[in-house]
Amino acid sequence: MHQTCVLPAWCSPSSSPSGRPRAASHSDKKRLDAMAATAAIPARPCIALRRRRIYRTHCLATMASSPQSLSTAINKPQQAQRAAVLAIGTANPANCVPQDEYVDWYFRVTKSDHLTKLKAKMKRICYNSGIKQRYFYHTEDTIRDHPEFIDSALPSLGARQAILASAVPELTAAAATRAIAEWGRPAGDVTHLVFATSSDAHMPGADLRLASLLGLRSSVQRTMVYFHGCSSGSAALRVAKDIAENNRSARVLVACAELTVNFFREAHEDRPETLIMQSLFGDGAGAIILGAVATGGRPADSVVERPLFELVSASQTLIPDTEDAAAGQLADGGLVFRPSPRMPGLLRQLIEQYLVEAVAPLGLGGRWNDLFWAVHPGGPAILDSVEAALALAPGKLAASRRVLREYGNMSGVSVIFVLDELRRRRGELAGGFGVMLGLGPGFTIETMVLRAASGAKRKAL
Ligand SMILES: CC(C)(COP(=O)(O)OP(=O)(O)OC[C@H]1O[C@@H](n2cnc3c(N)ncnc32)[C@H](O)[C@@H]1OP(=O)(O)O)[C@@H](O)C(=O)NCCC(=O)NCCSC(=O)CC(=O)O
Repeated sequence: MHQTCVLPAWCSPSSSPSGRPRAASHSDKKRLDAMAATAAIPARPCIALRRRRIYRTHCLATMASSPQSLSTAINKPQQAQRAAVLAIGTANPANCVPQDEYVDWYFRVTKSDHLTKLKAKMKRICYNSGIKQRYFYHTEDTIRDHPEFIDSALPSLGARQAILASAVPELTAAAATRAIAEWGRPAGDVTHLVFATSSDAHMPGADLRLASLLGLRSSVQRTMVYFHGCSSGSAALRVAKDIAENNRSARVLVACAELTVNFFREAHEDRPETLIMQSLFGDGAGAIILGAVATGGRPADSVVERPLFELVSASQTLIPDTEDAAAGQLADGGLVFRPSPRMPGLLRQLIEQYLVEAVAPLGLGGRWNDLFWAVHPGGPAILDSVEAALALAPGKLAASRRVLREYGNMSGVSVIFVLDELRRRRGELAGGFGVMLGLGPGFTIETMVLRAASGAKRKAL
C-alpha cells in the first residue's frame, strides 16, 4: 500500500484532475528546462518529513529554504556550471560462468553436492534470476588453493584481502583506462579521484594503487567511499558532483569495483542469504570522468570533451527503521552480507513517495514515464517492484534488466554499467531527464536526476 507523502503545495507533483500523471506539454518542457538550469531544493526537509524521521541530504546547485526563495532562485540563475559525465569505462574479469551451469559448478567446487535440497532451491533461484551469465575474478583454481574459503570454521579474511589488494585496483584500472581513452585527455589531467568499494579494505586504499597504475599526478585529491554496498557507485557520483561543481576546472575520476571473492563461501542451511548472494552477484569495475559544464553545453575550457549526462541534482535518503534490511560486516570468514527479503516489498510500498520528494523541486514528480531510468539491478524482484510502484511502461527499465542479464548484480558498480548501456541506446534520450536510483545498506536510497546531453544521442548513432 502506498503511503502518501504530505508535501507543501509548492513542491507537489503535477497531476491531472483525475489524479493520474499527465503527459508533459511543450510549455511543461520549457518550464522544466528553466527549473533544471537553476535546480533548487529546501535546505531542510519539510515538517511532515521530519516528523516521519526521513533523513535526507541534498547536493544541488542552489539551495533555497522557502517557496519564496525557491522562486527567487529559479528567476535568478546563480549557477553557470553543473557536473557532467564526460566518459564512461567498464571492465569485468575473464572468468565468465553461464548461469545455467553455475549451480552444478558451485556445489561441486564447494564440495556440497550432498545438500540436495539447497541445491534444488538455488537452481530455482538462478532460473528465476533473469541472469544469463556472470563474471568472476576467482576460478576453480582459486578455491582449490584456498580451502578456507569454503570452510566457515577456518579464518579466511586475510587470504581474501590479499587477493583483493591487487585485483581491485587492477580491474578498476582496466575500466578507468577505457574511460580516460574516451575522454581524450591525458591521465595527468585528472585532478580528483573518488573510489568506491566494499571489497578491498586496505590502508592506504585501492585509490592509491589505482592512481599509481594510471600514472595520475601525485597531487591528485583522493577520497575513498567504503562499504556503501550496492549504493557505492551512486554515493561516489554524488560526492564527485560536489567536487566538480565547486573546484574550478576539476576533472574527477569516479571509480568503483566489487569482487565477490570477498564473500564466496559454501551453502549452509542456517544461512539462507548465502544462496541469494551466490546466485545473483558478479564482479565488475566501472569508471566515469566528471567535469563541470556550462548548463546545457560543453565544458568551458575544452573543445575535446563532450558531456553525456548532466548531473542535475543528487540526494540520499535513509528509510526509517530499516537498518537491518541490508546489513553486513567484515568477519573472520570475509564479508557477511544479508539482503533482507523485505527489500522488494519496501521498495514497492515506499519508492514513489521518496522519488516524489527527491525530484519535487524540478517539477518532475508523477510523470515517471516521461523520464529515462537507471535503476540498480539488484535482482528481478527489485526491478519488478520499482516498475510496479511507478507504473512504468514495459521497456523503461530495459537498460537495468540488460545489465542484470549480462553481468548479474555487481553491487555499486552496476549503475555505471546501466549508464553506459543507456548512452549506447538509440532513442529519444537527447535533452531528456532521467533518474538514477542507487539502493544500499541502511536501507539507503540514492537518487540522482540526470539530463542526457545531445551528445548522448549522437554517440549512440
Ligand atoms: C532472489 C530472487 C531472484 C528469487 O526469486 P524467486 O522467483 O525464485 O522466488 P522468491 O522471491 O520466493 O525466493 C525464492 C526463495 O529465496 C528466498 N529468499 C528470497 N530473498 C531472500 C533473501 N534476501 N534472503 C534470504 N532468502 C531469500 C525466499 O524466501 C524463497 O525461499 P523458500 O523457497 O525457502 O520459500 C528474488 O526474490 C529477488 O530478485 N530478490 C531480490 C534480491 C535482492 O534483495 N537483491 C538486492 C541485493 S542487495 C543490493 O543489491 C543492494 C545493497 O543493499 O547493498
